[in-house]
Amino acid sequence: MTGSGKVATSNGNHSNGHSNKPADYTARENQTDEAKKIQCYLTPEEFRAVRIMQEDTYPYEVIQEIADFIVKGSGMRPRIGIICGSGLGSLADIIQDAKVFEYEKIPNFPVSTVEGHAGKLVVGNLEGACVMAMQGRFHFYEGYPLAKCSMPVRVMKLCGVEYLFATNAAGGINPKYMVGDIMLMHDHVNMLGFAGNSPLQGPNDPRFGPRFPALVNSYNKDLINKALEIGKAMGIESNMHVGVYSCLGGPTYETIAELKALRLMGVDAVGMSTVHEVITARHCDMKVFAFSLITNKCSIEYDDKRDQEANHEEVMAVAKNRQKACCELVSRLIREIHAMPPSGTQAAKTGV
Ligand SMILES: O=P(O)(O)O[C@H]1O[C@H](CO)[C@@H](O)[C@H]1O
Ligand code: HPA
Repeated sequence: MTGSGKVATSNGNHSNGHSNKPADYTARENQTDEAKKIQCYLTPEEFRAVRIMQEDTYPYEVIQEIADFIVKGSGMRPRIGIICGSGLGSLADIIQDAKVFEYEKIPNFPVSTVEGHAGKLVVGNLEGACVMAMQGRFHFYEGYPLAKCSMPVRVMKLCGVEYLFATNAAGGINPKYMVGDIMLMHDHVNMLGFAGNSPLQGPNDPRFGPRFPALVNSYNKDLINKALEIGKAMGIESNMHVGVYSCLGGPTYETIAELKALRLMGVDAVGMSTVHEVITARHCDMKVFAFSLITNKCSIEYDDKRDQEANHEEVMAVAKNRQKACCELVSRLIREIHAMPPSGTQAAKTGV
């Protein structure tokens, strides 16, 4: 596309066919050599933007630009990042003094395509802490490479975020889990990783983290314990579990044979997100807290007589029903974190 929205053909003609060069060509003499070679009439800025959209990984500088855009635009430097799962967008609605950025208006940001993911970035205050929340995440099945799905986590990091709160809607495989329960994630099985996919694939930029990051203890134990205490205080401890999440590529829900295999591997809840975000967050040394809202029970028996087919409408409806409890859990935990000194200080070294 040219800046005027017209498509340049391979011989340099515009698709209107009348001229060899677009009328505004003189304004575009400043092209990169690469752009000239393919007779493309994009300005250097447009050319760069198209390249970024096509690339799997975002250069550090581009992520820095996005972070600067958010910090300058909001006038805030968030300490906690929240990713809202399907139907859990209300986690961002409780943020006060909010500055809202639509994904389409953030330079070089992908757009949300899934129902229940509004596509907004909300920066503001929650329980006294400065937070930024993604009302809409990116999934592999939307067609985005994993690095792009979790690129916003790096944006969070460069905005100043220390803690990532990742939430999701998930199917319960553990037979003890009921619809509406909350599972605090203490580990994951990365099925996309088993298949050779990682958000860290490609050249490693050491400004984010090491080439070979360790993932044991990815889920902060102190935060899990605090969340359990909060669950007790809220009177929902019998609906709370600590378990293992697995992410599959989706968008299909799992077959019974797949669910049986996951259960054998020790998986308690299954979804199509979160793991790549956690990997990206741990790579750049963020502290991670994550939970799954169990929106459906996964049948792992062929002769199960219940009508157990998962569907997104049910997922959204359950999330809506349980949003109050999820919001309260997140708010209370953030209040506790806010009461702690920022990491890096002497006192913080002994805490989470
Ligand atoms: O993981 P989140 O984004 O909460 O969404 C979950 O819900 C959708 C399926 O209903 C899938 O996208 C699955 O991953
Ligand atoms: N499987 C995968 N993803 C999901 C499910 C499920 O059963 N429920 C909500 N997200």
